[in-house]
Formats: sequence, structure tokens, C-alpha cells
Amino acid sequence: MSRTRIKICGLTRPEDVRAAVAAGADAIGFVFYPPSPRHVDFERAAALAALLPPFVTAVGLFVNAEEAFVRAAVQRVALQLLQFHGDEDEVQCARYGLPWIKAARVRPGVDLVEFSASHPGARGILLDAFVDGYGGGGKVFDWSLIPDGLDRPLVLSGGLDPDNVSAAVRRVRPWAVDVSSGVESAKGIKDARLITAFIAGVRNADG
Ligand SMILES: O=C(O)c1ccccc1N[C@@H]1O[C@H](COP(=O)(O)O)[C@@H](O)[C@H]1O
Repeated sequence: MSRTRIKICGLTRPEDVRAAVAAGADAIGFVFYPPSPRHVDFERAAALAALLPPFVTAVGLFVNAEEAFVRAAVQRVALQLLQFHGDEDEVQCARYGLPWIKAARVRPGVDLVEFSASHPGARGILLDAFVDGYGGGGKVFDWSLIPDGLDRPLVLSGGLDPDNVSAAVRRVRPWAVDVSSGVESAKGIKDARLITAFIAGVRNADG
């Protein structure tokens, strides 16, 4: 039996962090991308990250951020993993001394094998739908575009929710899933019941 890891992204409130941890999330994501409605400043993210118990990973999400901005986030927030969700190259991702994953925005024609090869230091490749605004769009992409045998742990995201996540896990068998929109009552406001249902959906598919 596999245990698909689960990241809940875009948390902005202490009660949402507590709900995600209580429901069994493996990782919590903080969005450091000012245009996002889920954006948090360093002070808030530090306070939220401080609520995490051992073995729940604090992930910082960035989109084409300046080096100094990422360094400030790493210094001020207890992040354990960086998620680069823009057009960052290998060098731009690898310079912070923390493990990192890289998001690919999937649409027909994208070569995910080449994408993975061009980010050799990434601990995993996150697959998201191609949307305006780089991510968090609640849009599912065509999972048949995922090639067999990617050489890295695969994090599936893009429009996952409690209703489709079991099918997604059964079909793709990713290392992990990542969700934002699908467990919200409004942008940046998580719904504890949806988080619980989402995690139950993953566990149901894990068998
Ligand atoms: O959550 C955001 O606002 C966001 C902004 C910019 C880039 C990525 C963002 N979130 C990530 O997008 C995917 C898909 O999210 P959704 O479940 O479809 O809403 C996910 O990996 C989030 O971490």
C-alpha cells in the first residue's frame, strides 16, 4: 500500500493550519506571490509556520521572485521546502540551500521529460494546469499528458478537490497531491470539512 503525501496550499489563517494538521496533511504551503489572493507576508507566515508540529513540512511558494525576496523569506520563516511556480531556471532555484520542487504548467505540447531534465536538482516535479496568473486556478489538466517514467517524484495539482482526488490518485499514482482552490470556501479561506473530505479521498484511493 502506498501513502500519497498531501500538501494543502495557500493558508492564511491559524484555524486553517490547525484544521489541515488535524486532518492529516503532510505539508502546508505559504504563497509568497503578492498578486495571489492567498499571499501572506513574512510575519504572518512565520506565525503560521510556528504552529506546525514535527514532521509537517512548511513550504514556501514563489513565482519569479527576486533573489533577495526569497532569501528574506528563508531567513524569517521556518521553511523546509521551496516551491518555484514561475519561470525559474535550475540556478535560480538551487541557490538557497534548501530542498526545492519545480512546477510545470501543463498543456498540450509541453515536454515534461525535458522539463524534468532541465531542473536536475529538483526533489520533485509538480504538475499544474496552465492558467493565467501562474497557478492556484482550480483548473484540471489532461492527465493523459503525463508521460510514464518521469525520473522524479511527481506532485499532482491543478483543480483537485474532494470529488476528483480519488480518481486522480488512482489514475496518476503521484508521490503527492497539492490542493488550494478545491478546499476553500473563498480564496485564501480554507474549509475544514473540505480538507477532511479531500484527505479521506486520497486515503480511499491509497487502498
Ligand atoms: O495558490 C495560489 O494562489 C498560487 C498562485 C500562484 C502560483 C501557484 C499558486 N498555487 C498553486 O497552484 C497549484 C494549483 O492550485 P489549485 O488547487 O488548482 O487552486 C497548487 O500547486 C498550488 O500550490
